Amino acid sequence: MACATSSIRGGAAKVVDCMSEDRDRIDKSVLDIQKLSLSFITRAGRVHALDKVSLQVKRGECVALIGESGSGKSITGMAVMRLLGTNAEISAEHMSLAGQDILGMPPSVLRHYRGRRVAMIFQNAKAALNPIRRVGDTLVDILVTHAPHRTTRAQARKKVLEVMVQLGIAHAEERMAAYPAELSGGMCQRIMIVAALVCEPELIIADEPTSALDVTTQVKVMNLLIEACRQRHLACLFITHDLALAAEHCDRAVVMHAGQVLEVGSSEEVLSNPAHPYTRMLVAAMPSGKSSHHELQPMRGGLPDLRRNDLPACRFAERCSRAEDICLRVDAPRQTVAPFHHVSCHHPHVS
Ligand SMILES: Nc1ncnc2c1ncn2[C@@H]1O[C@H](COP(=O)(O)OP(=O)(O)OP(=O)(O)O)[C@@H](O)[C@H]1O
Repeated sequence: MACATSSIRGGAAKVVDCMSEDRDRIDKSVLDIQKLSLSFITRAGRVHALDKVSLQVKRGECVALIGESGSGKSITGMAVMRLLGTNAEISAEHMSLAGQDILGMPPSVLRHYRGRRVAMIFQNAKAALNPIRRVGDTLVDILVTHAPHRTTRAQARKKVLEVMVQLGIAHAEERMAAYPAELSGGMCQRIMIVAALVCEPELIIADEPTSALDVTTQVKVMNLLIEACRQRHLACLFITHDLALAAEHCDRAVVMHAGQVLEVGSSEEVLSNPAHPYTRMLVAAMPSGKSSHHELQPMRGGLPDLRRNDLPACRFAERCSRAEDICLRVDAPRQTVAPFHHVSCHHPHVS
């Protein structure tokens, strides 16, 4: 069965009936994205930001979305949240949460979808929290607004405290009484994790949740987040440019470059046996595992200007030492290099 394309422009959603030819894939995935394309209409022209992005996240799985700055990781997360501005044009062959079409959701459904079913954790927690409200009140507001059943503020407060204790946050009552400015960046990020978990969502999208923290706090917050997702058997899409973090904490990795997905597989397999020339370049530029900085190889070239109307079929082709004419003209075929390890490339490295 062919799948019709759903599309929306800005805030107005057009509901399009979507059938999938792969029922099994949908049944198993909490998040299922097939061929998501996205462009922004700007004064400087159309920005072709995402090109046929496909990815899945299953229940209990943590998937890392990896790529250089500007590769389209955050906007993929924002598209799933339906949080893009009115200058965004989206189309997808299929985009669903637990089988429910995301692009077709009307505003009344979206209000509960965000927060209750999908929660997003951002990089700068301090900025995300209301500065003039005690963090406890903010957490209670979230639960009262999004809880599936009518919840009083007293009930919400009890639940928030429970989650804080489960997460091992010391002096929970005191933290709740504090204003964001009175807490450290690491504690604010822990509060954001509580905010994300308190409504028991099906999917968490964490966008560089630890990159604003010092290294020691980074490890603690990361462990807390991953452990909380694992215990609750939640699906987690973890957006990062840090390959080492992805390798350590995530089950699978999805490598993006200039709005295209180039490689997908278990984190271990993708990072230890990268098949796409771009992934190899990322791994070679990664500091961990190198005994001296001389072993580090700088990234060659930069991302193409996404406003170009003549973008090559493979957007990495102009930086790639293996590229041939076909890479510029013909979409790269998706090839399986090992079980559950796929690469979109005309000339992958296969051992
Ligand atoms: N509202 C917008 N209007 C126009 N272009 C946009 C808009 N939002 C994002 N873009 C462009 O989309 C591309 C992808 O951006 P995105 O923020 O998703 O990258 P990223 O991989 O998350 O990078 P980083 O790691 O720096 O956050 C970039 O070229 C960006 O300039």
